[in-house]
Amino acid sequence: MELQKTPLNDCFVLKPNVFRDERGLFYETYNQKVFEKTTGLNVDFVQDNQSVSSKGVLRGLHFQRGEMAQAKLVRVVKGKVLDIIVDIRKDSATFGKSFSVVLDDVEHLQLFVPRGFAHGFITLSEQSIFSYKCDNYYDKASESGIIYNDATLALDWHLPSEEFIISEKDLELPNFGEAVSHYPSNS
Ligand SMILES: Cc1cn([C@H]2C[C@H](O)[C@@H](COP(=O)(O)OP(=O)(O)O[C@H]3O[C@H](C)C(=O)[C@H](O)[C@H]3O)O2)c(=O)[nH]c1=O
Repeated sequence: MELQKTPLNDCFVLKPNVFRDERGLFYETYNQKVFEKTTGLNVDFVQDNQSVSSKGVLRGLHFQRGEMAQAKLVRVVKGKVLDIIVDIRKDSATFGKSFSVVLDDVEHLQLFVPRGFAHGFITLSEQSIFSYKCDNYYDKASESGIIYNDATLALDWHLPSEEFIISEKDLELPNFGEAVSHYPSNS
């Protein structure tokens, strides 16, 4: 497994060893010993999630506040997505900065998103199957997020906005300033 640093502190892309042969391919989607050796981190993932989305579905940007903040290790099982994260740790040198990466079922890249980041993705292929590990449990009461078209962040989602499919819940998310004003700086 190869680690690729990103411009955001503590966040990185992982490129797994993919074994291809005439049958298809095999790779270890997660190996705790390899993850710890490659990243130097000891993360206790406790919950695996999976979502299926059609083209244009934009999920996010989401995070859980305070003690229920989640680190995530995200990947695409099928299809192609543009994954975007925003550093909302007020004491971080990259506070307010965003990073985007294409995750797909060809390169099989994974993205490690530490606690203290807002996360979202848009599906670029006809369908995506998105799978990710979390180091904290889902807690509805702690859920928050940032509206996808926040003017401060000015995120590029790579598709025309007319193609976006966004939940009512996500259309009501606060802007960046409001979202981080309620976010403790120590997460
Ligand atoms: C996240 C989650 C949701 N749910 C239930 C709650 C809803 O009834 C239903 C759909 O939830 P939601 O619309 O929040 O799903 P997403 O929009 O994919 O949310 C996720 O999208 C972005 C990209 C993330 O990074 C987060 O992990 C997560 O917020 O699943 C659960 O039961 N457990 C969970 O962990």
